[in-house]
Amino acid sequence: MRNRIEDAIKAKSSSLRLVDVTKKFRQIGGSGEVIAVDNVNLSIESGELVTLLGPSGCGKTTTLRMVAGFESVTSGKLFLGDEMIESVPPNKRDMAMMFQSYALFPHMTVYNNIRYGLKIKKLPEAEITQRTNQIIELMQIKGMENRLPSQISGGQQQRVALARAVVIEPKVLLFDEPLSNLDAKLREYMRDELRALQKRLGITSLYVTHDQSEAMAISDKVVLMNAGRIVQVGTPLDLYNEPATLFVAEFIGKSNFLPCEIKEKNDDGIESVILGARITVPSPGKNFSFFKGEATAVIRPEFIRVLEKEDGQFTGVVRKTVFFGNFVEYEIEIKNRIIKVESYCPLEKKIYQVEDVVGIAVNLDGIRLLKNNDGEADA
Ligand SMILES: Nc1ncnc2c1ncn2[C@@H]1O[C@H](COP(=O)(O)OP(=O)(O)OP(=O)(O)O)[C@@H](O)[C@H]1O
Repeated sequence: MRNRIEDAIKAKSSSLRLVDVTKKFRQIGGSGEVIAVDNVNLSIESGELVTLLGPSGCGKTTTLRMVAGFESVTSGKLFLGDEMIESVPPNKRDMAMMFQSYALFPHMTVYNNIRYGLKIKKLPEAEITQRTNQIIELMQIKGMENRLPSQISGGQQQRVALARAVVIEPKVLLFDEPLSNLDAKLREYMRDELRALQKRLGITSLYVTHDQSEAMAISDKVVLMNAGRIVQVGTPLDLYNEPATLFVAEFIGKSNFLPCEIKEKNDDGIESVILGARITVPSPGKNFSFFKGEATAVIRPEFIRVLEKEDGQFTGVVRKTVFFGNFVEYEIEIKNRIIKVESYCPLEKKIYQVEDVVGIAVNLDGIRLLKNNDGEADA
């Protein structure tokens, strides 16, 4: 059964828009500037969970901190619904932020930690108690209200931090690497719990992580950043299946990057030569526009099969075999190049060994053709 606070949060949840947002920092001791965030445009619909993902220093945290109001915007605009907020102070933005360190007050009980934000807002005592109790029930923290943060587990602290963030009924929830202090198993569990709660509450969320599998698992949309700029925005599936640049293909999941010569276009697809074999690529990618000449064929390891040597488009020699139970990872040499293959359900098949000469069959639908110089590949 839904309680009042769930409906209140859903009703308040708001869209968020960043328009031409740039942040420059002056370098300490020098006259130069760092462009931490470079002309970012982004729309987050009400109720969506959008993740900023990218390598260290790409501007994720700075973007999040500008949205929160902890960092000023050098230029550009921020909209919360229709309201322009870049000059609104952080405590008036109606947002809540969760940090990796939880930031719970160590000397306060769980109960008082959760009601703290409501007391600051000077809400009537009866409403504070009602909302606190409802969130405690919703987040399943009943029974630990009188403990100090040090007397509960990391996962429980995480839940308390989340309860404290949502009890104020924010319009947007901001997450700064909230799970990075947890061990791998708990991290996965909390990730799923957090996503389930976010969906249930329908609360607009902006989430920062450098962990691509976390981003894929939790997000409606992923924003991949590099050097202060957005490289691609899409659903996790889109980013995985339709990388717009080599940087995206390299950052998200594993790939083989094979040199390729694009010859021509015909009704069946793009005629190309990959590792000396003439191959028609039927679906070179949503982001592909035809060009002739050198390119890179991107192929995920799970789109390649290892077969008896007379089958497939290529012949190769097995250089490494690692058995993981549910799949076998191979490294196979074809024309002086090592390609990676992930072969699933190996128990029903033969496991090839080092020095075996094998056939290689590429699922042609899984080949994507990308430009070599997309300006991002070397970043
Ligand atoms: N207060 C500051 N003064 C000067 N430069 C800064 C400041 N904060 C961030 N930067 C620089 O801005 C760039 C973006 O930093 P930011 O922390 O946003 O990256 P990030 O993607 O969150 O990285 P990480 O994953 O390592 O946290 C970096 O080059 C960083 O060194």
